[in-house]
This record gives sequence, C-alpha cells and structure tokens, in this order.
Amino acid sequence: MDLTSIKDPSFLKEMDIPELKKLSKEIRRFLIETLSKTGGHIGPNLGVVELTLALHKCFNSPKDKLLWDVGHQSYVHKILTGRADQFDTLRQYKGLSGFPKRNESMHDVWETGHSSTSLSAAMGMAVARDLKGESSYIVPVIGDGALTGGMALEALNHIGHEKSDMIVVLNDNEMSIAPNVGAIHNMLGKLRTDSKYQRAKDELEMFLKKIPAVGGKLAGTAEKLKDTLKYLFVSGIFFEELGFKYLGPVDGHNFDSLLENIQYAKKTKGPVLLHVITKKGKGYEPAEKDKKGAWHGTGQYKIETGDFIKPVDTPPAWSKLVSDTVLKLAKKDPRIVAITPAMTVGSKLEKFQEELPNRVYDVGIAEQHATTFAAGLATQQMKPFLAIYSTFLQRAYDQVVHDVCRQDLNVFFGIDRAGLVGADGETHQGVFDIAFLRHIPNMVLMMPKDENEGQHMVNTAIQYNDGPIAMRFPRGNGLGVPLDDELKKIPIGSWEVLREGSDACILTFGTTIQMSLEAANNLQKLGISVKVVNARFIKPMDEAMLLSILNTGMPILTVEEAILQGGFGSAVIEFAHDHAFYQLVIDRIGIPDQFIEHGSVKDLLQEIGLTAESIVHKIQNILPNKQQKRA
Ligand SMILES: Cc1ncc(C[n+]2csc(CCOP(=O)(O)OP(=O)(O)O)c2C)c(N)n1
Ligand SMILES: CC(=O)[C@@H](O)[C@H](O)COP(=O)(O)O
Ligand SMILES: [Mg+2]
Repeated sequence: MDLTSIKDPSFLKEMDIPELKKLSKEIRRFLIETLSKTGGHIGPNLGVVELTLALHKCFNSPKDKLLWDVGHQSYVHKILTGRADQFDTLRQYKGLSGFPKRNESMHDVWETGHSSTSLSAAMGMAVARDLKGESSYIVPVIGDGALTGGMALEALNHIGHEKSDMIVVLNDNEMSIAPNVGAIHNMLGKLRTDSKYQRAKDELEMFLKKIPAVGGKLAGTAEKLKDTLKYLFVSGIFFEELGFKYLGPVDGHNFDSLLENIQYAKKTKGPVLLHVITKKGKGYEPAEKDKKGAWHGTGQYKIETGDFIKPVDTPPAWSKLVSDTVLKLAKKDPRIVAITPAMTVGSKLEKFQEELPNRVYDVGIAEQHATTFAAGLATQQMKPFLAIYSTFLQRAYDQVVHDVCRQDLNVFFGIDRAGLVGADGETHQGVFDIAFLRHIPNMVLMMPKDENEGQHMVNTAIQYNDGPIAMRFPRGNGLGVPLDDELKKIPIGSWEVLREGSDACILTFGTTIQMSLEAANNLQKLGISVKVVNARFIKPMDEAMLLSILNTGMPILTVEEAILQGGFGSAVIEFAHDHAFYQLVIDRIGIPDQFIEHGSVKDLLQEIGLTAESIVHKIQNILPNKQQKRA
C-alpha cells in the first residue's frame, strides 16, 4: 500500500486482520527507512504500530478523541491521518513535528511533548462531553514511563472519583527512555506476568456463565468471589480500587486480542484501564534489543548494521562533561548524590550509575519529587546534584521556590538543554529558565562560555555551601577547548572581559559569546570598538563591573539565547534604572515573545535574528549619531 495515499483512517474499518498485519509490515518498513534518514523516536513508534492501527479501526477520530502521551509515539497516528508524505521533513525547520500538533491535523486533539498530561486533558474532554450531552469516546494512550509522572496519578485519582466514561490505554513496554523504574513499574510487572490470574478469572467467568440466572444474592456472591480472586492474584487491583475497570494484560501486537479487548472496553461504563503489553523497537532488531535507551530517539543510522551516523570528531557532549566532572568530585566527596528524573541517558549518568550505583537516583518522570527529594537530602548536609533539562525543570517551579530557595538549601541544579534544542521544538526549547529562576531569592544562576569554564563551574557549585546554585548549559557538544587538569573555583558573581572596547559594550554568556565576538571583530573593521563581557553569572551579576560600564556612558547590548521577558537583559535594565542611569541606551537581543518551533538550531537562530549579523546591526543602531555616520 502507498502510505502517502492515506488521507484518513476510515479505510481501516473495512480491513480484516490479515490485511492489518500486512499494513503493519508496510508501516514498520516505512518507519525504519524514513527515520534512518531523518532521525527521530524510532523505538517508541515501532512498538505501537498494531496498537495504533487497532485504535483507529475501532474508534472514529477525531469525533472520538485519541491522545498520545508522551506524544513521541504518534508517528503511526500521523501516517494514518494523512501525513506520510511529510515524513521526509520530520522534526526539521517548517517540517512535520515529532509530536501531535493541532495545527497539523484535526486528528491531533491534544498537543504533548512533556510527559503525563494526557489523562488530565482527557478528563477535561470527558467532562465537556458530558456537560454538553455529547457522545464520544475519550481514549488517552499513555506509556508506562509517562504513568510514573505525578500529573498522571493526580488525574487517575480524579477520573476514578468522577467515574467518567473513558478508555485509558496503558502502553506498557517496560521502558521509559531507559528501562522504566519505580514501584508502579514493578506493580505493572506483576500484571504482565500474572497469566494465572487471567486464566483463573476466565475459568470463573465461564463457570458463572453456566449458573442459570438467579436472584441478586448468588450473582452478588459470585461478583465478590471474582473480586476476591483479584485480590488473591493480582496487584493490578490498584486500578480497580481507583475506580477503573482493569482489562489486561493484552498482547499489543496481536490484533485478535487488541480488537476484542477494545470492543469490550467500548461497551464498559465508567473509566476503563486497558493494559497493553508492547515491545519497544518491535520489528527492527537493533531497536528491539536495546536495553539502554539508545534507540529511544536517534539521529541517522545505517539500516543494515544499526550503526548510528555521527558527525566525525564530535567534541565531548556538554552533559557528559558535567556528569563526569560531578562523578570525579563524588569519588572524593561522599556528600554528593546525583538525581535524574528519568533522563539517565540524556544526562549521561550511566558512568556515574556504574561506578557509584548507590549515589545516583533515577526517580522516574517526577521532576517535582526529584527537586524536593534533593532538598530533603540537602537538609542532612548531603550535596545533591539534580541533573535536569531546562524545559523539564519548568514542572518543578514551586519546589524550587518553596522547598529549595526559601529554605536556602545547598542544591546544585545542572540545567541541561538550556537554550534552543532544535528538533524537539516548542515543548522542549530550554529558553525560560533564566526568567523563572532569576527572581527567586537565594538562587545563584550561571552559564559557562566553554567546557573548560564549565568544569570549573561544576567544581564551584559543588564547593558552594551558601544555598542553591544552578549552572545552565546547552544541548550537544562544546567548542572542543582543552580542559585544565586542575579544577578551580570561580568567584561567585564575577564577570570576565573578553575583549576591550570604548564605543559600545556587549554583555553576553554561554552560546552567544562566539557570535558576539564575531560581531565585535566585524565592527572593528568599521572603526567601531566594542567591549565584550562574559556575563557568566546571571545572578548575582558583577555589580562592580556593571557600574563601571554604566559610568562610561557607552551604549550596551545584551545578548542571550533565552526569552527576553524577565531575562538577563531585563536584569541589566532594572539595575541601570535602580541606579539612576535613566538616559543610558541599553538594548537587548534574545528570544522574542513567542514559542519557537522545531528545526535546526542554526535555522531557528537565523529566524529569530540571533546572529553575528544582527548584533552588528543592533550596535550600529544604538551608537550615538556621530558614530553611526562613520559606521
Ligand atoms: C515532563 C517530562 N519529563 C521527561 C521527559 C523526557 N521523556 C520523553 S519520553 C520519556 C520516556 C517515556 O516513557 P513511556 O511513556 O513509557 O514511552 P515509551 O518511550 O516507552 O513509548 C521521557 C522520560 C518528558 N518528555 N517530559
Ligand atoms: C520525547 C522526549 O521528551 C525525549 O525523548 C527528548 O526528545 C530527549 O531529548 P534529547 O534528545 O535532547 O535528550
Ligand atoms: Mg514505555
């Protein structure tokens, strides 16, 4: 079948199981071939081919609402809803998003990217349906990893209480990005293997069916017997006690089993939890065998060998540099404990896990818990290092304020993926952390210019015992600068002059330093001398140096790969105003007031105007007139 000819999933209604199986094969081949060129979340999507086909066969999207959580497993859904012909643009600038997007299709009823939101949204849709007297099925598909997210449990609590009609499909492949963790995961494990319960339940139901219809007493006893059986055999009672009808475990690659159980779920009143067992990476051996999360999300790869195609001589990735430096310090300092909310692989903590297994904690997709867990450790004089992506730290804002900063606790936040991340798009851009951290009392926030300064900042953070401290660093690789052998401490709140100049001053840090230096060099050729400062502490700022710059009266341009509102530039303007520099020209370049979609970081920076060229123009525009003429 030509998948690009599919316009909507209605054709599935007429398909029998042999045809569905054939289509599964074609979709798998399409995914493996296409993603070998584009990269993307191949493992998760290979695991949900049959499940997605079965759901679209049994329900009428978009009248029936299919939600995808975490959303990275929605490629098959996108193929079946008329977007196969766009997959060569997957996760590329102005191309197909890697997550559900409402402006892409009416079948994308809920946008995801951050985990564990689907059940809450589904509950909203269910209540709206009921209040409007409409009839439709609400079907959130949530992964076993996403189920460990606190929001999911909050939603289960509410759904079970309201007893709203809803079919929650739990896609259980025993994996988060790496193997899933936690007590809920273990409980699911019992369910996965409890065939004896399944058989006993089936036999009991067969027996009950043989009893002639009798008054409520015997039937009621039989029902109690069935419930007792559940207590005896299966800890999945967790869902039943929450008010869900538990169905499963169901083989998520077997159409007979899937279709029978989905049809049964459709006839069941109230909330249903359909527990589906799938295999992540199904149908492509390298991905199927992956136990470390390497095939969760990939770049390009060679189909025949499963080898990843990496750019040559890639310098050390920032995450590896930071985690390896913490590990080095942890070997000498027993206070240090590393924490990750389900991102062991992304935060490069595998080596830490191997060498100090009892000093690294993967808490599951639980950023709020991770943050307050770190706070609790810090109250006992431990030194917690919380490795967390900027975008996912958003989920723990109150814990940062209420638990860590208010109590002034020694937590070290390693804020990874700070700045534009590229292909994951607007749900993952790490551009808000400066704005949501800068205003919290007691917080220290810094960003290194390169890996060498980065390792020294990690050391500075670990040695810092005066409260919370955060170091933000970008996704991907560093500049490839040599690393000092000895780790140093950087004075808190100290900036560094990178280039002297007297006509204008650029204040910048991290990933926008290089473009600022390039702009200054280009302006030099025009006779304009520009000072460039590494404003590596966003909070506290180097007030002495800033005052000295303000006193020169030269115009200032701040440059940051972060949201402008409430960002670093705002801090400089506030400081200037608070110190009565009312006449001074201070301008800013950064992320404008919009969500930045997916694409290469280079393309996104160009679109935003965060480039050396735009810095040159900005400087020329803020110079006093006499100099502008010269430029
Ligand atoms: C709030 C949040 N934290 C972390 C992540 C990173 N993340 C993306 S997918 C994933 C694992 C999801 O596991 P599961 O839901 O089981 O889906 P699977 O990949 O196994 O299909 C994680 C941790 C995220 N997207 N959102
Ligand atoms: C879907 C999801 O949220 C993660 O898989 C995320 O895409 C990982 O991002 P990195 O590739 O930057 O580790
Ligand atoms: Mg999973």
